[in-house]
Formats: sequence, C-alpha cells, structure tokens
Amino acid sequence: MTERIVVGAALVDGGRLLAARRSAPADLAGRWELPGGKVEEGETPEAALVRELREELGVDARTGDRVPGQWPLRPPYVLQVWTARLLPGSAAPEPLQDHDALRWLTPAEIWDVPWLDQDVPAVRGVLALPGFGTSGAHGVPEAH
Ligand SMILES: Nc1nc2c([nH]c(=O)n2[C@H]2C[C@H](O)[C@@H](COP(=O)(O)OP(=O)(O)OP(=O)(O)O)O2)c(=O)[nH]1
Repeated sequence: MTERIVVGAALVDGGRLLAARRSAPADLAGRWELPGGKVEEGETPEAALVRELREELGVDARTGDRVPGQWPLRPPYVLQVWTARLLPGSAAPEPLQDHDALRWLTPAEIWDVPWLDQDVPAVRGVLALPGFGTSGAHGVPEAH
C-alpha cells in the first residue's frame, strides 16, 4: 500500500503553539491536533500545508523547517509536521473548517489539552525544537 502523507503545522507565534480541536469525524471530535490535512496528488507537503491553513483557519502562513520524524496514522496515512509562521498582515486564525476551538499554548500548557493519541509523539517533537518557548527561535525566522 502506498503511504499517504497528512501534514500538520507547528504554527508558532510569540513562543506559543496553535492547537486545534477537531469537530469531526465522531471518533476524533473533541480531541486536539495540529491543523493541516492530506497532501493531494502532485502537491508538495509544504504547499499542502499552506493551502490547508488557509482553508481551515483563514490565515496566510509560510512553512519553515520540518520537525524530524513521521508518525503512523490510520493506514495508509502518516503524519509529517512542519513548523509554520503567520505572514505579516495575515488574519488571526479562526476555526472555519474541521475545528470548533483553537488555543495558543505555551510550552508549559502544551499537555493541558487532550491531543489525539497519534499526535502525542509529534507534539513531543515540536517541544524538542531548539528554542521552542523562547521568542523568535523555532526553526522559522521571524518574518519581516
Ligand atoms: N490535520 C491533521 N489530521 C490528523 C492529525 N492527526 C491525525 O490523526 N489526523 C488524521 C485525521 C484525518 O483522518 C486525517 C487528516 O484528514 P483531514 O480531514 O484533516 O484532511 P483534509 O482536510 O485533507 O480532509 P478531506 O480531504 O479528507 O476532507 O489525519 C493532525 O495532527 N492533523
């Protein structure tokens, strides 16, 4: 079976990570995830992430470094994560599609929400990024 990629964004702003609560399907609703979605045929993961963030949250974002690793989801999907930042002038994220709540979490708050089980190792990877929690050093330089 060919592996298919789901991309998740480690969207960081002011030293906080954006977490999104899923509103569907029923078995995932109420749990928290990294916003993102399935990479479409012929699309790069980075382009898919920018598209998904626009569709789901109404934001303009750019991707930075990839968080090392990949995590199995329901076959054939695997989760890969990229750091991302809002572009200057972007709207603030809103839960437009797939989510019913958003939270910006400091590193100390990161385990305050019930992440999807399969996201826990990915979120650990985000926490391990050099400098996460100290402004401006998340693998994505500040946009100017
Ligand atoms: N976006 C996202 N999806 C995740 C995460 N963890 C996880 O298990 N998933 C699952 C939920 C879904 O079954 C699948 C991604 O599907 P999606 O519904 O977000 O993707 P999509 O926007 O492309 O939706 P669609 O084309 O299927 O309607 O991966 C995560 O951190 N982020």
